[in-house]
Amino acid sequence: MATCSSLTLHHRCWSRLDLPWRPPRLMLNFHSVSATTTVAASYLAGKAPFERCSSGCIGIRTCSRKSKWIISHCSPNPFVVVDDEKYGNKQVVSVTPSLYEYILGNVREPEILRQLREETASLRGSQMQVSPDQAQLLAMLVQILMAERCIEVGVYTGYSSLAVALVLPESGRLVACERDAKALEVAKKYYERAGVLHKVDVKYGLAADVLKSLILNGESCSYDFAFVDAEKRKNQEYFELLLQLVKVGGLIVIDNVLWHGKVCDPMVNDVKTVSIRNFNKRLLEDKRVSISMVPIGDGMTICRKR
Ligand SMILES: C[S@@+](CC[C@H](N)C(=O)[O-])C[C@H]1O[C@@H](n2cnc3c(N)ncnc32)[C@H](O)[C@@H]1O
Repeated sequence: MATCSSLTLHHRCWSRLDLPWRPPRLMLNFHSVSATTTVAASYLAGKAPFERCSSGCIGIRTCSRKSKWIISHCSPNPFVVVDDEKYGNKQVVSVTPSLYEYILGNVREPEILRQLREETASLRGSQMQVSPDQAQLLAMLVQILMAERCIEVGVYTGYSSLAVALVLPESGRLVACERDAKALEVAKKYYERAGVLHKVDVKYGLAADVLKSLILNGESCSYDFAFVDAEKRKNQEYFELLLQLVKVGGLIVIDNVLWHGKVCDPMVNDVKTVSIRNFNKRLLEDKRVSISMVPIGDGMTICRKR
């Protein structure tokens, strides 16, 4: 039994635990950047079956046969072992800061995107832009599809939309929806610098209104790719409108589907988390699309229209 004075677990890992026991909410101290949860051990000492393995990892022993989650926090090869009965002892990589740094070191980020990311870093809301590995995946999906017509819902300063516009052919078009005029100015500056302004149709206003106007304009079933990254509570509405706008075989990608891990924590029930959780559940049951939930960035679900 651990007797040290404090234990630190990634909130993401914490949320994955299927324990009969949980610390009270008040004991959790969330740090926005690292999403790390520090739990006072004075509470833990008497209540949780914590152990340190020989390599110094924090493990959690549970009495229930069903709860076989193991958190390997400090190990250089951190992983989660999922329930062996259901998943065959599968070892799943849990992304630590050093592993994430390694992943980012393996991203080919175009120079213009790096400049935009760095300029955005000093602005309010900079944490909203997708990560370089996410942007690279979006660009690759667009290339695989050989997409010509794309839509982005939630542009901010343009990082993800620029990644898409850069790989569109000269004849390609990206409808970029954003309600923040100031953020759009930054985005337009970078579209111009990157020489892709002619491919981007900037729509300043509420995204749902823009999508409805595209439908009224007879553009249903004419888009290849859409990326949704705006108001989380409106995901279902955006999805329904985009499903009309994309072709069969086209993709709709939705960001933040893991919502910093809160979606799997039954103790978190704020409006945004519940709406993302419900949206994910509806998608799982939605036979109109094939889906793949990808744990990249804050989680993206790729939907292919059937
Ligand atoms: C998460 S950020 C988008 C980040 C962007 N995809 C990137 O990678 O840089 C969300 C953006 O959606 C915009 N937004 C939120 N609700 C909106 C709405 N109803 N219509 C249009 N834009 C909206 C916000 O102003 C914000 O800039």
